[in-house]
Amino acid sequence: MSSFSEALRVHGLQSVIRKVMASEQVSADKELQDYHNHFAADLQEVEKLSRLLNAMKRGEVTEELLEACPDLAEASKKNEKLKYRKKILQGSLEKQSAANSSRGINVPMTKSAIKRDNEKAVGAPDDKKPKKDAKSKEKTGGAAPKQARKYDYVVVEDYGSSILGRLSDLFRKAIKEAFPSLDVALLMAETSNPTFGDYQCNSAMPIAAKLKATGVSKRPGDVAKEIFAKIPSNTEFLEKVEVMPAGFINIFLKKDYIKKQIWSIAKKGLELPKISKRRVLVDFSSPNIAKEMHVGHLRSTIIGDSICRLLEAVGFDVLRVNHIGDWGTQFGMLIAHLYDRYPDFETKLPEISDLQAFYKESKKRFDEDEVFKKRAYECVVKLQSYEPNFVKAWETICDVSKKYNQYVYDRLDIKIEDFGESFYQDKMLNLVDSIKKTHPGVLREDEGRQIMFPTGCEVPLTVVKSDGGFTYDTSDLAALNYRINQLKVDWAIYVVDAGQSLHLETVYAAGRDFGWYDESVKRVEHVAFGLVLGEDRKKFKTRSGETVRLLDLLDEGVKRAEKSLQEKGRHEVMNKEELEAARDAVAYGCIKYADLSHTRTQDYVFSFDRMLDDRGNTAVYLLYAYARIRSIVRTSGVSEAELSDYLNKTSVLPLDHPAEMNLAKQILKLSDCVLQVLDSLMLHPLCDFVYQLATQFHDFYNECYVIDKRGDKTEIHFHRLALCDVTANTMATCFKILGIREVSKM
Ligand SMILES: NC(=[NH2+])NCCC[C@H](N)C(=O)O
Repeated sequence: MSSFSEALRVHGLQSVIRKVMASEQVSADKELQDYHNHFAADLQEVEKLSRLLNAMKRGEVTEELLEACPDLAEASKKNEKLKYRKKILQGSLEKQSAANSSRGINVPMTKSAIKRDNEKAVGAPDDKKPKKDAKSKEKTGGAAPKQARKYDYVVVEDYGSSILGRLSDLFRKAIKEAFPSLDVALLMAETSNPTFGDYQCNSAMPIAAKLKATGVSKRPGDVAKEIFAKIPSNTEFLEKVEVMPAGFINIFLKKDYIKKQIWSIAKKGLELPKISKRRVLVDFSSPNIAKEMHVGHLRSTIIGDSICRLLEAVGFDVLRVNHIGDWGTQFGMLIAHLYDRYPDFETKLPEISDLQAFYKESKKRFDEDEVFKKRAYECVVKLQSYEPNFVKAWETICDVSKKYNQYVYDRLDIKIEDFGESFYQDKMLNLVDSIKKTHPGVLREDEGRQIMFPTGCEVPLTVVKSDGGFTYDTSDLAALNYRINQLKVDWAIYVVDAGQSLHLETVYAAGRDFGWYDESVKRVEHVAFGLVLGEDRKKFKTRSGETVRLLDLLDEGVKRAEKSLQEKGRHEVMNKEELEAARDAVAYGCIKYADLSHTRTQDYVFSFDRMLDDRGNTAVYLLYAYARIRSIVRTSGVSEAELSDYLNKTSVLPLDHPAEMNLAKQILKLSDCVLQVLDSLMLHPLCDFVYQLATQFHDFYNECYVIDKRGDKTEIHFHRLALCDVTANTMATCFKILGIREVSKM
């Protein structure tokens, strides 16, 4: 790794790298498209882009790159300042690695830094959050090796209506036939300019480059011709395929194919791609007991739930898991405090309305009162040896906390099952024993603690604390083991904030070291997300600087949604129940959609004003559009039976108007989009899809009469009614995946 990126990493600036890499993806796609559209005129621009990409890949900071990326320029400045600090740190690190070199272990951290990082939640009574720990790890130490993404993990059995899926199969086969010895990734893309067709195959350029590397010189245009020659001329969906001199292959779809597909969806319903059934576990939400869920947990809840919905929709066997922080020495002080404040807790569930305050009070006592502190420690010992009274006290605190969380889940339609850290207590004991037996020497003594350095990791996991207790690291190790070896999951997804990336990657590396899973067979991955910021772009807080209570946040959303419906006069046309349903759908839908429509890995600014704007890319805009389409069908006077009668009598929908055809093509892209989201676990392309669909519908409705009233003559265009129906059903499918409640009246 270059010294530049190393310095960035050491000083916790990975997020900048991530941003740069994210924009690299976009630029890379765009580069190809732009090259095609303007390749003669804009060759210089293309060369510049390519230089920028190469510089990014190499981790080199060129003047040009700094100019193009203000974020990077800023980071580079900071980096200069931090270099000095790094030098000092390095001095002490060198001493440390010398001490460990006899075992071949690379330790880039001071012992005190290690201690600071690992004495945490499951063990420590000192209110250290795992999140903080993970962050400080990132700031002070190195990285865990990332495992390679397995893009072919999801085995698609049936593409549903995915055109890209079918085209990809066709072109993959053609390339294999034309160039049997080459192994190249297929590049297929939608075109934005219809003169170049509907889709494009851009594989000829990388193939030509590969051939060149093996000493064969062939122009991309000629490579493209050879691929073209292997494409069958009589497919049911290809109208025309043309080869551009630069090597791009333009693909035009048969209009009849599209008309037939839409008819089939209208008649039989929408079919999403189907995958081979596999078991996947999604670890999401996962708040900590006695501390209220915060907006970070809200993000995890929303994103995790939507990922589950997507996986369920295509046929996975999904386990929705809440890895709640319900274990550890902090329970000592909470139990001791519960005994004092609510002595009758055993017979009556205490009304602790503000659990956060209860936590703070007990923490204050723990810090200031030595007698209380001693009692708290005794409580932990009694709890961990499962003394009934203490288990009851612990359960009481958990119940109060879970009851609160359940309000949030109910309001947001979230289904999730608890497998908290406490679930792993006996498993942690067994795990440590078995590691010692099967991997002797892996756990090493460090100031009384037992730590391990998984392969390639520079920051250790603390497996046993000096007082014999376990940590957040231990419970995550036990959870990973349990998930893979007991629950037999094929895919484990951890929806956790990006700050915990190092912690999770280190745990995964340990799992691979222990031989729990083979990366080519199972996929274990951290689905990271950025922070929630306030409109001032600082950490999201109340005006008085407190953590925002999620229930207050949801209430505020409901209040604002109600106001906006009132302002539109909806109360005059809807009854009370309809109004309430619309209000809740808008409020919760907007909060979810605002989160999901942003690039997951980036920070996002929480703004009620923006998320409730009915003219933008928001849930409220979509919900209005959806209700409008449903009402067109409802008020047409055509019954379901009449419509299905019409569909039975035909086998294509005559979608001859360009606006009809555009809308139809967009509908058919849903399956492609679902496959894309399945691969990246980024939900925003699905939001973009449904938004685009709503705007295409708008264009269609502006240009085409569904019900044509001229004088006293009324003509009903049945195929357009069917198209309305298909559009609304497609939107409803997206809403379902995004967790947005649909309402047919708004
Ligand atoms: N397996 C996991 N570590 N899941 C995420 C747990 C999140 C943790 N309870 C927190 O609030 O930060």
